[in-house]
Amino acid sequence: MSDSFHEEKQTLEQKLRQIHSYGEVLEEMPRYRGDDFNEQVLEDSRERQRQIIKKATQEPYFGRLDFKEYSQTEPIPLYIGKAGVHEEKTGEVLVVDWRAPVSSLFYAFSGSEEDVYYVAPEGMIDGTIELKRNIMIREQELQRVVDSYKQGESTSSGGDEFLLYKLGEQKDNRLQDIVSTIQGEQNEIIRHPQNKAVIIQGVAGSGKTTVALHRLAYLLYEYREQMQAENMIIFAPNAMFLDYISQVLPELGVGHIQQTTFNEWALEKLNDPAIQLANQTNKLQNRFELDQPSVDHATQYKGSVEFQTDVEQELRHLEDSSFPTEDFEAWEGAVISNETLVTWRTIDFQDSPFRVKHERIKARMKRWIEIEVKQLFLDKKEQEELRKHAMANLRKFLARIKKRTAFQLYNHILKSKKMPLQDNLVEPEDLAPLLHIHHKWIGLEKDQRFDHVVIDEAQDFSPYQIAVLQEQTRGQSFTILGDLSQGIHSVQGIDQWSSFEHLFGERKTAYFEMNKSYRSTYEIIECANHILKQFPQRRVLAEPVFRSGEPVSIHHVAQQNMVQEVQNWITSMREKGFQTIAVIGRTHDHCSGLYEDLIGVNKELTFIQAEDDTYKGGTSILPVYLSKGLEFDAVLLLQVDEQSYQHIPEHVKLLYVGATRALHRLDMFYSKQITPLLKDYSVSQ
Ligand SMILES: Nc1ncnc2c1ncn2[C@@H]1O[C@H](COP(=O)(O)OP(=O)(O)OP(=O)(O)O)[C@@H](O)[C@H]1O
Repeated sequence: MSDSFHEEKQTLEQKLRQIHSYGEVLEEMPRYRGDDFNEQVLEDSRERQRQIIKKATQEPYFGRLDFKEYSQTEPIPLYIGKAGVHEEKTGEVLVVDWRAPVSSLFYAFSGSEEDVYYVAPEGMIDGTIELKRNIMIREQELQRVVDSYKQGESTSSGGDEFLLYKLGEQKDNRLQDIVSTIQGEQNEIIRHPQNKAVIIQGVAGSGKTTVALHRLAYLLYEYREQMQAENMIIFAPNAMFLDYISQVLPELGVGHIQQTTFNEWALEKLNDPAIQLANQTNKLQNRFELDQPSVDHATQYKGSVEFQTDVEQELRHLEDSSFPTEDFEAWEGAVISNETLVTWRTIDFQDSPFRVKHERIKARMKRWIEIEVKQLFLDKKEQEELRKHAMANLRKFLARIKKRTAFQLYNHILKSKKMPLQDNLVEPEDLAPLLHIHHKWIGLEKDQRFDHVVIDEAQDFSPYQIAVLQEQTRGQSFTILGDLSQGIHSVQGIDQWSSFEHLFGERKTAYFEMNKSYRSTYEIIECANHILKQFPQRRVLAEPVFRSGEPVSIHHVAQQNMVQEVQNWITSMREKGFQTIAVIGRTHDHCSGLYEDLIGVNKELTFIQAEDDTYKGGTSILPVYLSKGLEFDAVLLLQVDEQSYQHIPEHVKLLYVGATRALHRLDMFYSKQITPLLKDYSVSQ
């Protein structure tokens, strides 16, 4: 047993004893159930501590940092964990929260800096680091101690050894937290201030999704007075992906953040049974059939800022034509001119939505009638008669204002542009304009605004969608992440991030690039980069973390042997002990046929389809376009033939997505001619 292991074992035993006895004190305290608000707040805080202690007694911390402040003579060893624990009575800090300012040093320190500092609430604190140590604890047992930096020793690995060890682990069916190995560049993004739109372009496997989830946990910690989990939302591409990432936030002690898809959220907001979304499953399948995808100009236009401007203009016309164009006559000689009414509407209440304008104009007209009636010095009865008469005229006048739903208005706009909906069904690209019209016409409750919005796979979002979300979010607080090289839904998405930057403005945007890929082995990234180089436009290649694995293999398999060969491959991957195994085909129909052929001998196989909302892990078969965002220990890519993956940008992106799903092992089969995208790549027969 090394000295450091021995030392940490003793520290762990002592800390566990302290945590345990603090936990006992908390458990013994009577629970407060009364009405006193202050007591309730204290009880909530104690309950949170009880939950933290429960977790901390298993794996209290993962790192140690010996930091010597310049104002002190001795370094203080700080133990960093998923949640901070301190003794209430003595105030002794047993574990420092990973989100605390000082913990930033643990992630940012590379081993070469002499002076370091962090910004605490009381100001800048500077000093030196004497030790940075990774500590792995499982169920109260110390498993591993790795010093990534020790002052005066030149063998420091800067954390790589521990990172590689973590990356080499097998994955189950859920994305996991990375608190113990957050890298410097990731730390910077996670801790970026809340009041800007953070846009992250990251290569496949660079940790974008993971970083965004950790950022949410950080924001809730750092801005706990201003942000609430209930007012944060994550937009992800589909329900299965949401299921796949569902473990990370609870593991970081964060709950109650809304998680949804844009379509689901928009339909709920619109809350109009007349608005029905066309079935997307067939559309998706057809779009990714083998033929070259056609450019859909209507979809692109509907997602653009130009369309947003056109809709606004149309809405102004519609509003003008919705109000009566005559004067209002309460009784003979008592008139509000139409000119006045137009001034109220277009100047006094110009920023209000149509429905609010309507209400405010009505209220002002009523007040005007009241004043006019009073000025006539009539007796009470006459006043009452006149008021009644005027109100009846007002009702008639206001009844002429046309009331229309967002959907009716949108249909009107589309017809005027000669692009009506088919069968009165809406497509995903219609939802942003519909919401926009809804906001302009009905309005938005102020308290419904988001404190922070995360958009994953944002390259598939349109500028119009982002603009609609912007209206709903306080202080431009966004985390927008994606990869242009994986933009396989380019009919609706963007091909450069500047499309979003323009919406927020340069000063309100922070742009980051993440080019290191943590997911896959060196060999897999080399192969994925080879595919990406076939892209006609220059794309940023992924930098592999140096984790070597088995070479990528590409085999010719005759069609008649395909089912048997796929089965053999699955068996051999299981024998090697891989937990998550994926056979990735090119189209839905191909995968469906193969699944039918295999399920007889392979009862554990899951066929992943567009409408699925859970990801079970184990062995899966799925079309490549549904694999985006997921990862598997071993991947077999099928049909890497010239027919299936042609030399066009859409197919380059699809094959790149497929190849980058693999963590440890990647194999490919083709049955006729190999795709030109892999032609020059060395092929093992
Ligand atoms: N600092 C890190 N330490 C350990 N593992 C990491 C780190 N960063 C990323 N990973 C791992 O890399 C894998 C990829 O992460 P993630 O899915 O968040 O990447 P991504 O950029 O969203 O990928 P893609 O765009 O391909 O979907 C995950 O298994 C994640 O746990």
